[in-house]
Amino acid sequence: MMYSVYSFSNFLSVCFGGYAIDKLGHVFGGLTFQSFVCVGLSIFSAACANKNYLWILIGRGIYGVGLGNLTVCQNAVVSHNFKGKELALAFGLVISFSRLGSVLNFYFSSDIAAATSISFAVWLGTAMSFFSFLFVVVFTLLNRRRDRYACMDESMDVSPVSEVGAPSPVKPKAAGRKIKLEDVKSFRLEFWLVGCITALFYACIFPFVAIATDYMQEERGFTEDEASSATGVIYLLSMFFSPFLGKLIDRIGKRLLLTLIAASVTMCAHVMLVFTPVSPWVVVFLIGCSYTVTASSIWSCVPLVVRLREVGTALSLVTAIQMGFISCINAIVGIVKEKTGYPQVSLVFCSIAFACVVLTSVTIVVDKRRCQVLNGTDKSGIFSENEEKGLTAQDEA
Ligand SMILES: NCCCC[C@H](N)C(=O)NCC(=O)O
Repeated sequence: MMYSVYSFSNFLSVCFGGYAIDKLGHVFGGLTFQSFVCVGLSIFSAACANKNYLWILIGRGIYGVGLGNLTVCQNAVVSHNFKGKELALAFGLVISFSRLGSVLNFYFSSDIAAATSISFAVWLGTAMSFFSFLFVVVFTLLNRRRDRYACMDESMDVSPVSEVGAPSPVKPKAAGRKIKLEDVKSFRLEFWLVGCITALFYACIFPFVAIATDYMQEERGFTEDEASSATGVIYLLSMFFSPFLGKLIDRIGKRLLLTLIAASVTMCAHVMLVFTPVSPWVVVFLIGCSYTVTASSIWSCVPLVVRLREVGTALSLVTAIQMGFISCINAIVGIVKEKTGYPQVSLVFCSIAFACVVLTSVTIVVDKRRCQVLNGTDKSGIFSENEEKGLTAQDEA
């Protein structure tokens, strides 16, 4: 129930959060959504200490609103600062830090709770969210300083300088318009395909992680510690290797090809786990490698197929599709496990991975025929500099 409240509020709020971030800015997004995280966790921790179930759920709901949008805001900031540069490396670093949190949680939370109390452990998590607030404040100050310098340049009538050092032909006052809600209708086919691939791939990972510990204990004779260590390998690999994969992807492109290979390996790994005597350690290693490869490639596809002014909205739509689909798969996995057993659960994961393989193959063909940016090495994306800024021929004149 607690997870459902979190994922439902997360899903609902990300449908609108990215649009608000594009309209009102990253500083607004960072401060607002980090505040939601801190307030939600504080309510949750106080309610845990007082064993008040209603307020526990309210706290989880507020936390869900904050966390989903905070991730979108982080990725939008990365897109704005790294599009045309080392985008996949930057996404890889963000994923690496996110997974550091998951790994700490996986390996230490229950020990901390056992050594102290559950209440202490949840307050410790809350304290860490206030610590992250400090980083949002630092980000706000850095952003203000950058805006001040940009204003000074503008008042001195200095044209913005492009990456190669040549003055940009675009005058600052004409530099782009904000997103409008109707712009979503003009999102390209490639964007929607990337969104669906993300949902399909992640549906083979997060719901699997949620049940893997139980499976290994109930069906493979692992102790609780062994089972959670084995499951944690998936996130451990991603924590260490996502930045390296990102660096490689920035160099070679091939984002869709890598996703296709990763989805195929994931499909085989799910079959191996339940239908062959292969050790679960091998399976989690394969799934961890696939997850690392896909997470570093697929998120960096999004900014390449939308304009920068709409990237928050685009990322939040992908997150909404992803989280909505994952919630459905979590429910289906729960029912299938209850009614039949783990082999059938594994077939659910295999079917989703197969659908991901098919859709990624289709997207490779679409990309090849239409724009060649998702599998290519061009880092600037589909839109030209003026299209990015939404300038018309009149503006340019
Ligand atoms: N429990 C983690 C939720 C993270 C959701 C987020 N939308 C996401 O998928 N981020 C990328 C990742 O690989 O974690």
